Amino acid sequence: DSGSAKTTPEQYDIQYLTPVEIGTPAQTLNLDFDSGSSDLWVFSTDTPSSSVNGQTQYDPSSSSSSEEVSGASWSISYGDGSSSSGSVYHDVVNVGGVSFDSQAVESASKVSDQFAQDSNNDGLLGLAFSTLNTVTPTSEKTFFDNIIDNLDVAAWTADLKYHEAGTYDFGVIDDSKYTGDISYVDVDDSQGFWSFTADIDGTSVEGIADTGTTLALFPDDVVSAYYKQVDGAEEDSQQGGYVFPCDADLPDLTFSPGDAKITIPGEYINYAPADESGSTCFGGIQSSADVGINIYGDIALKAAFVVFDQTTSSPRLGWASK
Ligand SMILES: O=C([C@@H]1CCCNC1)N1CCCCC1
Repeated sequence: DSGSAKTTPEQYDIQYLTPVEIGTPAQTLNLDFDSGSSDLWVFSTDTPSSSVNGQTQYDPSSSSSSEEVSGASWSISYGDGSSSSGSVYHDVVNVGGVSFDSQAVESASKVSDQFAQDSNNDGLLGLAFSTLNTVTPTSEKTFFDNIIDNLDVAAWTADLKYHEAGTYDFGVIDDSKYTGDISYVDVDDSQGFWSFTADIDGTSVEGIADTGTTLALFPDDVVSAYYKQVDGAEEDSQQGGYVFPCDADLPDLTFSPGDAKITIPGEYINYAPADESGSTCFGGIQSSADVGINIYGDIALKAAFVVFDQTTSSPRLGWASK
């Protein structure tokens, strides 16, 4: 098997949403593919109406292939303070043509306000390691772990783009999507994340590849050295991080996982206006000091073609320019 799904960015590339077919007949929900967590959860007919604000709801009672998992529940809290919880069904899930007939579909009976207000996001599809799955008393596998044995190549790839649609592929490495060679680096999956090390301007930065995090969060020494090059840049705790004049000329930032050299164009680092005036802008690279972990989020990932590889006994990440 192999398949490909188009993923579309919301404004400012804050998140990328990918259509996923669930159930029989298919119900299409737009999910946030998240390599930083391991639950597939959805807005559903179990979600209180007061928390539903435009989202598409999975209706297990309308799916002839849904089976409720007796006694199972889930509850997840994300590093940004958001959370959700609920019950569990098994149902058919199809992503870009790759299908698994009894995927755990976690139905939300509670969502935090950040999710309630995010009307285009119908849920998350976790792609970190299944050790992080929150279903109890019996944990469930991620979609990737469920389909991996059926894939032509035991890998999935992320080709996120700046202000335009990209693709998530499963079971195929599409050589038309990158230039040069793919450089593979080892992954430490001991904490359940796709954790790897890259060099950034002479500093070795261990962090996680997280498609579900908008920005790139790096050690303060790296970040302050970067913004020292930008006239008028300052760290403003009121605004939540480094800001600068929107007309600033931002330098590129290169990170090197193994032999790869991935250059994030300065344009990507001029993330978005910090206020309504539009004169002060918020940086796409921010300090990880308050998070406790470095995160190669979308600002970094969209500069590369990334292979989340389990073709060998130990997981790897492949990096290529494009
Ligand atoms: O909750 C998260 C992120 C939030 C955004 C979406 N991806 C998962 N974590 C990643 C960093 C370590 C703590 C857990």
